[in-house]
Amino acid sequence: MIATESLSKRFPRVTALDRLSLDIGPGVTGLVGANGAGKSTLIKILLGLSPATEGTAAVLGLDVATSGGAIREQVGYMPEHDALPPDVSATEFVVHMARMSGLPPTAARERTADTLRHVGLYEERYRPIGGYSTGMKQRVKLAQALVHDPKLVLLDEPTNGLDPVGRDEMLSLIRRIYTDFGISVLVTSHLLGELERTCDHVVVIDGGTLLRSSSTSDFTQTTATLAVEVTDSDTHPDGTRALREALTAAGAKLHARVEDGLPGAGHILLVEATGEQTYDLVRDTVADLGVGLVRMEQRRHHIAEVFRTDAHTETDAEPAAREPVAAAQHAAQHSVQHAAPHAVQQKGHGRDGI
Ligand SMILES: Nc1ncnc2c1ncn2[C@@H]1O[C@H](COP(=O)(O)OP(=O)(O)OP(=O)(O)O)[C@@H](O)[C@H]1O
Repeated sequence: MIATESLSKRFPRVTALDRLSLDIGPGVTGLVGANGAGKSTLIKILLGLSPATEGTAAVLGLDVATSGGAIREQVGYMPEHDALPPDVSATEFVVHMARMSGLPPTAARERTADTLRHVGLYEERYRPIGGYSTGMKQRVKLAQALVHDPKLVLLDEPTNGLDPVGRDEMLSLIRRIYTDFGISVLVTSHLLGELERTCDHVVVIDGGTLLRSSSTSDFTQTTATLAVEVTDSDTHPDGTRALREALTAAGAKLHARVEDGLPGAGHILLVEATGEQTYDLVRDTVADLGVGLVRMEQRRHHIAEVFRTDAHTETDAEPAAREPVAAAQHAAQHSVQHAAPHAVQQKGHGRDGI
């Protein structure tokens, strides 16, 4: 669907993409990176809207440098920011966008009705967009990306500004774009966890370079980590330490990395989970020690937090200076293997998870 080879984009002061080589197949692919990682820049190049400085890119086998128009005929685009006209209804706007994509009037109206129904805006379709909530505006943006029945859609931060329920609804809508209609999706986010729930494949970029590209199952298999927090007791005045020693003695693998700047920092053990038995081992060990279990949850990380936390630990462990990009890459490769985003499973009780 998408292939780039040594793709670079340099602005006068910033290198937004740095020799990025990617190969993305059909399905739902997540493009994850912190703010400024280069996600929007990549999308604009793929649409033929912005020229690359170096390297090549092809979308659906078409060269972005020479076939921008043909690419945009077959690809839908949902931009990050909205520039929706407030005084027209969703129907008027989406019909207009369908007409701009070349659909005849009747087909444009029919496709608009179908698409607005699909994104859950059918009831509200005649109200002016200016009165819509953020979630409804995001759905209008999604509808206009889908209305011309593209083969691929590029969605730039579609969950931006949504509350947790809105995010979940948007993510399941995105999933259904592929499962119900066979339209492949490239979706960006700075939240690794939400893309892992939705995507078949995840690509991580930072500073315009590729950190990792792998199937979601590979990702989650290697990233299962349990965060465990316990109370102290009279017998074990340092409950965390007692649990660390008992789990290590029982053969569990604990990560040296500590949590910074989060509730319970310094009291959270990160245990590598090899399956359900790890949950049982932690539960039984906590019970044997007679300390209280505050939380036991599968780890979900904000991608930027992953980089920051590991970069910090690395400084302690490896004082040798690194090039910034190499350090970030090392940190991410290391952390991505250890951070565990997937669905949070809370088996403990007490305080909220992080
Ligand atoms: N037109 C431009 N002129 C100069 N610098 C730019 C331009 N567009 C993007 N950049 C810079 O390129 C880098 C990558 O930006 P980009 O918007 O692609 O990141 P992003 O991953 O999409 O992040 P965000 O989610 O914050 O938009 C940033 O440092 C940004 O400031």
